[in-house]
Amino acid sequence: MGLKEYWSDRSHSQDFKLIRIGFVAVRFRWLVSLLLIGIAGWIAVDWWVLDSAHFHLLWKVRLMAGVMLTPLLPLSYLCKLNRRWMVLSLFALLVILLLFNAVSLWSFRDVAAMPTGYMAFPYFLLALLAVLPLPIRSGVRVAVTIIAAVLATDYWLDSHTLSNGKLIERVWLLLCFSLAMLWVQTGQLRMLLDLYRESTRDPLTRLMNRRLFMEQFKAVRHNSKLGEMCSVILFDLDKFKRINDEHGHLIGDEVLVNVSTTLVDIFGQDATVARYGGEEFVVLLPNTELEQGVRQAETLRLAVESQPIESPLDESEISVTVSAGVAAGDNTHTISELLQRADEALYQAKSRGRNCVIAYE
Ligand SMILES: Nc1nc2c(ncn2[C@@H]2O[C@H](COP(=O)(O)OP(=O)(O)OP(=O)(O)O)[C@@H](O)[C@H]2O)c(=O)[nH]1
Repeated sequence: MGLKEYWSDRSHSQDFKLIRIGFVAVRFRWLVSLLLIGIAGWIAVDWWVLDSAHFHLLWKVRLMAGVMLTPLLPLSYLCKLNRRWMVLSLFALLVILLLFNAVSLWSFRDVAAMPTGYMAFPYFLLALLAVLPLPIRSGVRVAVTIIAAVLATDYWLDSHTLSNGKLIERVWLLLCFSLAMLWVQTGQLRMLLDLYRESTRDPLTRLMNRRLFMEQFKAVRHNSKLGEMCSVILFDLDKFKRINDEHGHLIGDEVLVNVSTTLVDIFGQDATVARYGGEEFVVLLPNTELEQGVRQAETLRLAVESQPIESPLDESEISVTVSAGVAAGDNTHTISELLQRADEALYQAKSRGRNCVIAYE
């Protein structure tokens, strides 16, 4: 995946997208709450440092900003459901804060030295937005919006005569803060991706774990057309306890890793293949009829059988075999129903002597 997963969310799985949006929504809510407190609390500072004319104008501007920001709090609960709501809320936040910035700077147009707090507001905004784990592309869009709005405000307030020196200084500082924001945002995204992988991947085989498998199964079900069949295959290693007992758990682990590699080789990198339990694996085949599912299971069974593991102790070959149960169904069957059927077929495969594939009919 590499840089692609940091650049945009297109390469992220649906499950991760939802988790990230949920995380962004919580941080967004905190951000809006802090801004509301900060914008209101600053009235006390203004009362202390500003003259009465500026104070009377600015507390009303602050009140307006507060009133406009408040609906973003309930909106943040909708954000976690949908990416569009998230983008809309972020855009609304930027518009309100950049308007607040423009109006407050405009109120000081007749003053020689602008108060530092107001001058620093765009940089403060860039620093605050660093708490959101946004992909680089979204972060760049946020930074460009802020830089463009700040420069437009400067141009407007300087009677369209923004001097080169002032412009370069402003752009330089905004770029530095934007880069810092992007750096922190990417770090947050990376941390989230790492945590997600740790919580959804099996540490031994690196296949997806049961939790993620169930999520993927739900998503496949959700996206499948009416009447479209999907197949589920449950694989279980035969007499695996004996391999552990005779050759040790480390060899047992090696066998599990080998079988998982064969699974990925046969079903492909993007297939929904998971470690379902100790020595049990599961494969979901969307848009696949039962016969085709059985053929694929048979391919895996033969591949595992033909690849014995070499024992490091006496270089003897440890033969490994799997049994499989296959079930197929359309949207009228629940996920647990399909898994239950595959499990029953697997049970039959075990009772019929193992190293075979049985379909649930
Ligand atoms: N090495 C190793 N063994 C594991 C792991 N997870 C589960 N096991 C072992 O897998 C074995 C499963 O044994 P059983 O459920 O009796 O099944 P089996 O011996 O494969 O027999 P059948 O399934 O009936 O063919 C147990 O001995 C577990 O300790 C693991 O991560 N590594």
